[in-house]
This record gives sequence, C-alpha cells and structure tokens, in this order.
Amino acid sequence: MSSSTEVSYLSHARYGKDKVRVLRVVRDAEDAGFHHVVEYIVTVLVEGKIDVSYTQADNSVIVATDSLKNITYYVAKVSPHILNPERFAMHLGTHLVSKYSHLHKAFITVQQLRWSRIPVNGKEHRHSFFRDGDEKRIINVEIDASNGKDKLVAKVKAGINDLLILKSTGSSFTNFIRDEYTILKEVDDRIFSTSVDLVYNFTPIPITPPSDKEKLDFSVPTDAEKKGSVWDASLPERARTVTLEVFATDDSASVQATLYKMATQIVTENAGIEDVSYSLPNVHYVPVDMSYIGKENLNPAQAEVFIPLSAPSGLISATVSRKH
Ligand SMILES: O=c1[nH]c(=O)c2[nH]c(=O)[nH]c2[nH]1
Repeated sequence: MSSSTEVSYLSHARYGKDKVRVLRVVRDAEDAGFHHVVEYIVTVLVEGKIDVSYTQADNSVIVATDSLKNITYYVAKVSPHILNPERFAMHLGTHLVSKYSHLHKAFITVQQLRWSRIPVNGKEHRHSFFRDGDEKRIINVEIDASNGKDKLVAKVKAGINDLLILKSTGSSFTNFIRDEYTILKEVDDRIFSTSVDLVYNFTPIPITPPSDKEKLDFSVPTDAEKKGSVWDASLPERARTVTLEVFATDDSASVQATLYKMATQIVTENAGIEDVSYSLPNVHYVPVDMSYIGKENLNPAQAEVFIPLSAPSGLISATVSRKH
C-alpha cells in the first residue's frame, strides 16, 4: 500500500458484499420436471490495488459492492457448478480476479442452508423440499492471483456448522483433576450432546485461468472425482458421516477424546486435507434430584429426567494436522 501519513499507513484493505442471499433452481437435464434447489448466503470480498479509494477518496478503482452482488447472481445463473458450493465459490472468485486486472484476491464464503426432498409415499418428491434442521455447510475460498493472472491458486476450507447431536449413553467422564475447586462427580454414564462446528482445510490447488473473453470459463480437472481432494464431491457427506458415526459408536472418555478420533479419521481418509478442526460445545443435561418424591433419578444408570442447560456449556476445540 502506497499512501501514508507522518505516523500511519494503510496496511490492509478488503471490501465487498455480505449476506447475498440466493436460491437457485436447476431443472434436471434429462427430466425438466425434476428440480434441484440450493440456497446460499454468500459473502464476496476483494483485495488488490484499491488503496486510493481509502487514502485519496478516489472511487475509480472500486467495483461497487452492488456490482459484486450482481456478479454473484450472474455466476449463480450461468455456472454449471452451482449445485456444488465449493466449485461455485471457486468459479465466482476466479471470474472476479480474472475480469478485473487490479483485483488480486477474491474471498468467497458460501453458507448453504438445507433443503431436502419431501418424502411422499416413501418416494422423494420431484420439486418439493423441507428445511430439515439448522445445520449449514460452510465453504471459504480464497482465489489468489498475486503471482499472476495465469497462476491462480485456490485456498479452500469447508465444513459444517450447527449440526446438533445427542447420545443418551456411551459417554463417561472420570479421572479429571480433583482439588478444592472440584464439585463435579465422576460419571461412567452420561448424556453427551453437542453442536458440531467442523472445518477442514485443503492443500492449496492451482486453478486453470479462464481463456474466454468474458473470463467465465471454469474448468474442473479430469481427475475430478479423485478421492479426498477439493474436487471430490462426495467428501462433505463422508466427513459428515464420520462425524456422526464416530460420535454414535465411540465409547467416549471425554469430548476431547471423541473429537480427536473424528478429526484423525477425516485427515487419514482424505489425502487433500491438511488439517481438520472441530469446535464442540459440551451441552450439559443435568439429572433432576427426585428424592423429594422418593424416586431415584441421580444414579447415572437410572437417571431418566434431565434439565437441558442452555448455559453455561463446555467448549472443546482442537485441530488435527497432517504430518509432512
Ligand atoms: O468431556 C468433558 N471434557 C471436559 O473437559 C469436561 N469438563 C467438565 O466439567 N465436563 C467435561 N466433559
């Protein structure tokens, strides 16, 4: 950044549009009455030679945030990758840094809301959907053109937010530090409930720059289905399945130990993933003392009535990284 005063200079600048909400309908290529829908909340931000807009009040370098919003809708209309949020985000970011010579980086975040097919008489409906939960897929893409418009690099992370899960046994918590602050009893059986936030980071990958005049080409490599890479369209569902299955089947010694098993399995099974992070609140369910009415409800093996505590909760997080 060039401009500076006696004591300060512009050291960082990034701008764009937040909360661009878009729903896209895709009519199936073989059967136009069979619809696919995705709903995204998109953040589209750019960096580059934009310092004079801050330091000199010179707007000539600004692609208006309104235009960035319009470009988001346009790419949502024309991208053949719209149903895949990672590819859509990479396509949008690639278009921006390719079209505007002074923009060197694009940062695209896509939050995908759930729309699942309504089952009717045991069959998934062709064009009717329901919101089955608050869980979201989150995709973060940086398209970096700072080494040249012909040497684009994509840095992609993806994951899940707000996936609420609970198991009613198969979880214990013992052997922790006991001192003058300790009230908590050791338990060999308890409820374990959490709201999963999962993020996995891919190894940065090269992106083929668009060759058309409009800079709208976006090519997916031919080894697109290569397991465990950014291009692996089945990876998000597999990471979700690992999360759910490890949670369900682990004889959990702690949130920490179960988290580690989930993260380790995802890194092990996906060669393109550099690291996996989870943030897991330990949502407490407290057995009600029913001795007032002569009912045993405190013994973990007999407890049946619990108070869900909205606050406070534990908060357990960790990152498991690939060794090189
Ligand atoms: O799995 C747990 N990890 C902790 O660190 C902790 N601390 C606590 O009070 N309960 C639990 N449970």
